[in-house]
Amino acid sequence: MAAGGPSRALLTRMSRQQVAVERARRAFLTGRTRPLDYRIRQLKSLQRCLEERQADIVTALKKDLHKSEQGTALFEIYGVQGEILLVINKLSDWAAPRPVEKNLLGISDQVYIQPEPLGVVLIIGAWNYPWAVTIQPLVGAIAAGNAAVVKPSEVGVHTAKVMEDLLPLYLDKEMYPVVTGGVPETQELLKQRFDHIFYTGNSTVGKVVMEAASCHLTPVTLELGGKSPCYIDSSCDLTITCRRIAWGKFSNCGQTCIAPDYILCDPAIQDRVVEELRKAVKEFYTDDPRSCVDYGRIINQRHFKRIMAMMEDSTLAFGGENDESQCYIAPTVLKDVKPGAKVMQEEIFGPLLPIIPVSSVDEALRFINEREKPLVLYIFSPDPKLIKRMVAETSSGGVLANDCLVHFSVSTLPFGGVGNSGMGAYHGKYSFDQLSHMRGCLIKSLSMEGVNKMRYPPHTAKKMDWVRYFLLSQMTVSLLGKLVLLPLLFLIVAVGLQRFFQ
Ligand SMILES: NC(=O)c1ccc[n+]([C@@H]2O[C@H](COP(=O)([O-])OP(=O)(O)OC[C@H]3O[C@@H](n4cnc5c(N)ncnc54)[C@H](O)[C@@H]3O)[C@@H](O)[C@H]2O)c1
Ligand SMILES: CCCCCCCCCC=O
Repeated sequence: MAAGGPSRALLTRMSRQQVAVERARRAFLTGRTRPLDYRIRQLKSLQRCLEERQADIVTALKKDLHKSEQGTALFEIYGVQGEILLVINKLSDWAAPRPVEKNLLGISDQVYIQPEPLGVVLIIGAWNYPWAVTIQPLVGAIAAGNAAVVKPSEVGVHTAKVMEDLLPLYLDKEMYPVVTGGVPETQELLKQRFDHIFYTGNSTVGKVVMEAASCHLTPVTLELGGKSPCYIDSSCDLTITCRRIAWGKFSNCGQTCIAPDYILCDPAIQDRVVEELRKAVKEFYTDDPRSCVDYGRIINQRHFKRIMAMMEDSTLAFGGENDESQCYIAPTVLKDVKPGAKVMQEEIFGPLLPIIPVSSVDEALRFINEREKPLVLYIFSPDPKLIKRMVAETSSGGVLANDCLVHFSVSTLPFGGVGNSGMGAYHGKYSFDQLSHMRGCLIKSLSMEGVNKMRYPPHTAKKMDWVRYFLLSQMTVSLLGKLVLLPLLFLIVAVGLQRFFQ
């Protein structure tokens, strides 16, 4: 390879994916992402893209998923815009050196963490909320000063095209190329060397991504899915509870990573839960969800067939109407569902809501803990003690009590999974940190050599006593700093040590 990058001849023999990654790396190596001004300019331009081209974004999502203009704004655009505004306000704080506590030995040192860009990040997005799960990570990558190759999901055909067309018009196109395509193209991308891979999608492909990343020892963030349980305590106000659950489940036709996958409740309240869910569905989507502008469609016929097959061995409480030609499945509730039923074997990712009767909180806890760790645990209860107990006795990516989905919009909370639901987290400052290297920096002066002598051979007993005292002392300088005597103490220690080891 010639200095300054590959020759024109070599570039013509490289795949489209290789070229994009190579160009992004060369752009990164120019160092132009280092100044914060550059990052802010890119983010402001991305913000303009979202404002000026909202109609294109809405039209594509209408075609892909039958999303309404308001649904697109509420679930996708406002969230990304909010993240951009947050970064613009906070970037100088986040990117600044972060001083850390020092021990007595480091009293005159500078000790801090300097966040630095990782390099070239690959962002592989999913189709269900394509702007939230592809562009929101991009905001983090830009903020942290990385180059990023953006791979939108090919499953959301129209949105992938809009991203491919629009992003280069607003962003530095060498630094942030969009590479479209399906599985072969993604696999070709995964052969390239990246400094981080940020993948959103299902857990099976998550393993493929992690395996590919291991070839280059590339760190990964995996934003996956799974079956998120929703426990309803019998003492809940069921009207409010079921309205919130119906919103969380049937928004985007159930194709939401954090949708409540199934309900666990006492058999005694099951019929009332069904009735309240039915009322909420009617309130949101009318008697005829098919003609309601706010009710979505299944992304494609493959997923339509997959979801329809899940209903087969369970009892329908209501819903179930469908139309394959339109990829339409009505909001559907299944009752008295057995743990062995088809709908309980994998993440539903569609508008089916099974109810599994459990006779106690203990049984609910056992049910949850016997399965993979979910992306979110939903608990509906007016009892704070019960909520705390369930939080303490389970594990999940996140917990949301008495509501659905909204934790996604709280930028001060890390969003991500654990175990089978993923690794790593993002949103707000967590995105910046996730896509930065936290470089530990210790800057010493060349003076005070007397102090250092205690660690140099010969290791006399006296020196070792001092070393042990300093290394095992838990006293930190920030704690000492609160003492008025700090300067005096510093002087005594420094002079004493200098003398002692001369
Ligand atoms: N945790 C989150 O933030 C989050 C958000 C959205 C979706 N999800 C999860 O994503 C899943 C739905 O998305 P999906 O997986 O159907 O999306 P998808 O089919 O769009 O796949 C995601 C990406 O992986 C790529 N891909 C697919 N198969 C591949 C293969 N064999 N090798 C390499 N790359 C491949 C695709 O090109 C795409 O860009 C659900 O499980 C959902 O819970 C998670
Ligand atoms: C106002 C609530 C916003 C919720 C957005 C949900 C996005 C989920 C992404 C995963 O599928």
